Amino acid sequence: MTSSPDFPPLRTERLVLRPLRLEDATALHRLVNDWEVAKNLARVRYPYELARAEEWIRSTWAQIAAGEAWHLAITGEEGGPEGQVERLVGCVALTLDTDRKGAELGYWVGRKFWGHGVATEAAVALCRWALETQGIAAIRASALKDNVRSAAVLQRVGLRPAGEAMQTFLSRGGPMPVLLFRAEREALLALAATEAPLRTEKPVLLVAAVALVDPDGRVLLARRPEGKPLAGLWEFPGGKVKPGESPEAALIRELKEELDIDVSESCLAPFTFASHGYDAFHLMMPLYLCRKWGGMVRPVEGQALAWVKPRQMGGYAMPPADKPLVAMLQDFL
Ligand SMILES: Nc1nc2c([nH]c(=O)n2[C@H]2C[C@H](O)[C@@H](COP(=O)(O)OP(=O)(O)OP(=O)(O)O)O2)c(=O)[nH]1
Repeated sequence: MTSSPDFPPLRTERLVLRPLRLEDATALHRLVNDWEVAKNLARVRYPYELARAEEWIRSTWAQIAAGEAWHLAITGEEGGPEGQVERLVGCVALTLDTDRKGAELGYWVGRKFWGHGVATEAAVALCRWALETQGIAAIRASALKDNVRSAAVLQRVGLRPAGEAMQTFLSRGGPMPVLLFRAEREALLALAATEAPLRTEKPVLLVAAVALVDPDGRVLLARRPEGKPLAGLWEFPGGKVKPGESPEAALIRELKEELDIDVSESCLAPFTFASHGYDAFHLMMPLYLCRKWGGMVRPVEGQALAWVKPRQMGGYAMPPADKPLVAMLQDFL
């Protein structure tokens, strides 16, 4: 195969699991050519040469196409100067037994991403996908006897101790004692039923925005700066709601950061909301009305600002999600 196979990415709360790409080779090599990672892997040589990464990535495509094994990149998004950037975090894999009745689970996570539950989140998603689509009867895995962290991950995934064995570790150059883990299909499905369903559709992005209305009935629009998605379009001030934050608190924070004004929660009146499917996410954006704030509006981030009568908003190019909001403001104000 010459290109990455067609496999719809699996999405979890924080991660996207997708087939590896040749462009992943450098990041993959950097993460796995680390003794602390490689020493726990049975099928990885150490040192691990960069040339092996590309060769291996191609082999994973053939296996996915044949429906024999799914080695997927675990990726996450990280904020950077150019907006959200995809980062390779590790890999997760399920390999079918030759009789296709069972499958073996494997994974590794780059050292700097340890301690955040990434392996568990990725392994749960892949196992659940395989149970739903491949009709397998059981999943098993092994972990080096002294790899306490991995044993804990396997237990969280729902696998249970199933004895001990010796297994050849390429990274160690010989056989090593391992703990075996296993779970039947029914046990894993029962566990899955008690948890949130696996999401394969787009993630929902919660953004809070406000129509600041001045005494003349004009509404403040801000121009999205260069370098951000939808750059150059005029929008209602606001921004993403962070985990654990209420939309009102997010808005109060964003208005201070972007416009240097102080707004109290009691002055934010819920008005309407936008619900719009962009390519990469589904935007859910409550829009508040606010007529009272402290301080003078100032473009802290150098963004262009405009006070606009709702009737004149048609002259300002806005994100597609905002169109119905403009119509409602025109009716209301
Ligand atoms: N603030 C705001 N965002 C909007 C509007 N319409 C619309 O589609 N959006 C979208 C654009 C972005 O994808 C998302 C807002 O994200 P953002 O990148 O501005 O959020 P933020 O201020 O937290 O920015 P950052 O820290 O990630 O750079 O919502 C709108 O009227 N106001």
